[in-house]
Amino acid sequence: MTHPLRVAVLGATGRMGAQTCAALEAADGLELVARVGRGEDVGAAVRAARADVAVDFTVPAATEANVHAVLDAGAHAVVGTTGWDDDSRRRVAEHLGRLNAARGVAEPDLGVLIAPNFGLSAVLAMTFAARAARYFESAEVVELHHPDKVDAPSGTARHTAAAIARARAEAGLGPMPDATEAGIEARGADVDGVRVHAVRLRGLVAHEEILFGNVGEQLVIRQDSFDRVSFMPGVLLAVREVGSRPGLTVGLENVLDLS
Ligand SMILES: NC(=O)C1=CN([C@@H]2O[C@H](COP(=O)(O)OP(=O)(O)OC[C@H]3O[C@@H](n4cnc5c(N)ncnc54)[C@H](O)[C@@H]3O)[C@@H](O)[C@H]2O)C=CC1
Ligand SMILES: O=C(O)C1=N[C@H](C(=O)O)C[C@H](O)C1
Repeated sequence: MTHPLRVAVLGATGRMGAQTCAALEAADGLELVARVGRGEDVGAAVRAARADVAVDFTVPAATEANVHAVLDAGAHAVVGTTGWDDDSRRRVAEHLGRLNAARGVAEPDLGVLIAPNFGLSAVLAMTFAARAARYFESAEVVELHHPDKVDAPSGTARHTAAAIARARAEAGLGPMPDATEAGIEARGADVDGVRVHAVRLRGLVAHEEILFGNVGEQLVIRQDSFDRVSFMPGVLLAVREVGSRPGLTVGLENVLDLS
């Protein structure tokens, strides 16, 4: 009989952390062994709980340090928190490289899976947008969230825009048409040359629209997470998979074989 995977949750009293704890408690083959909150020593908590995997749903300012502490404690990390950039991802990849090179043959290599969004509808929307991007002159992203969200634009919108920009560059497309001369601040954030607009509205949870335009036509891809329960199948999949994916994986699309 295989033992259940031992899982710690960082940010356990937050909106996503609490939902994740509930999902883990209801899941087969997974055991919630630590609820870690703000101000606690993450490494010590993960070690004390003998966690195999730690899930991070904290805040952008804390998430990178948490992941380094989890790795030093010998556990895999699944990360949903936003705020990651090329530099922080590179530092985690280097840390993983050093640790995995030093691990014994009997120990599985450590993995970190960072997913800007665990919702299936969001992962599919991002994937479809990346596929569509090369065929359109114009593309813009609108993300819409609850007003308690601390960062903008959302991690999902950044990931989406970056993928659109990559696809456009690979297809040899130049900058998008935009004649704006005055009021550029009303055109949203510029993420790799793609405009991203952030709406904050009471009643919303997490939503994204990707707009594509050509002369005489438009394509709109939209996804809606109406409830945080929608993120849980993706979180549980990531927890189960991260141990068999050594090194750094960014995006649940890689686990779902959509990339
Ligand atoms: N990848 C995904 O599918 C999703 C990602 N998110 C992201 O997850 C993060 C958390 O979102 P929410 O749960 O809505 O926020 P929240 O504000 O409800 O929860 C954050 C929790 O982290 C705790 N915390 C802060 N610093 C900490 C530290 N150093 N160690 C441990 N705990 C700490 C806070 O006390 C709080 O309980 C955000 O970055 C959000 O954008 C949210 C929803 C889905
Ligand atoms: O803060 C949220 O709520 C969400 N954060 C993530 C993001 O910034 O993309 C994922 C989802 O949009 C919900």
